[in-house]
Amino acid sequence: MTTALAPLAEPWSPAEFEARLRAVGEERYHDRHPFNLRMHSGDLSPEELRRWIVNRFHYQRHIPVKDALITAKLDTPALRRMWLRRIQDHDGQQQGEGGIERWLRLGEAAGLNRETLLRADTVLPGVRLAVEGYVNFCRLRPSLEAVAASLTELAAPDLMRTRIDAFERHYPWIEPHGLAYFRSRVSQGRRDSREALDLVLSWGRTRDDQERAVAALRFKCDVLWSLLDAVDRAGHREQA
Ligand SMILES: O=C(O)c1cc(C(=O)O)c2c(n1)C(=O)C(=O)c1cc(C(=O)O)[nH]c1-2
Repeated sequence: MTTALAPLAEPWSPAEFEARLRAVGEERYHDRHPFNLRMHSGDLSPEELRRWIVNRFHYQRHIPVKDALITAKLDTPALRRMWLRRIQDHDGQQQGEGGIERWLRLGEAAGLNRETLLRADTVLPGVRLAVEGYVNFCRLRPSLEAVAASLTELAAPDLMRTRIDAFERHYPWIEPHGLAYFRSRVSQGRRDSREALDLVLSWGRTRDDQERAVAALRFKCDVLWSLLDAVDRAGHREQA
């Protein structure tokens, strides 16, 4: 007896593939999370905002680690150069520069000292798991999926602008120079997501590849959502 194999699904056109990737961000990006909505409407207490800064720093400091894991999977000098620039954006060319340093200054502008952020002993368990999930995903999955996971950044520049406005309007106790991190990410995020989108569109040729790329992006949205769930819930626990 012969078993009929299901016919392979046709690949989506590049335009449809791109539309499906963008739709994931529109439906599931963390800008819709209740904690982010409260942040934008000015409802967070200083304590809640500081808790977010400390926990979100844990994500931040692992971004160059996952980018190093991705770089190791890329097989041409041009691709590695492109991805290495992301590590340099975060780690800087020398001490005192780069995105991680700017995030530490955001913490200081909000009244936290940098040792508290660097010690990481108040990072919530759910945040540790979410961040480790993302780093391990990039360690273990092929480059197509690891790069596709970074495409949450398609939506990040708009979120940065909303966040800058919200901080200026509602949280004037945070010194304005602390917002430099978000300002730098508007153009970096736009460039990074454009480059990553071009790679994913050119690598994702079969329907199977395309579906795995979309699933990777959904997973990444879940990582960011879980991180905020943990930060949000820590407040309920304190009130209980
Ligand atoms: O604060 C945010 O809402 C936010 C979100 C994201 C994101 O969408 O993954 C990133 C960043 N910030 C960010 O600052 C950043 O450097 C970054 C790198 C990446 C990535 O997956 O490669 N996402 C993000």
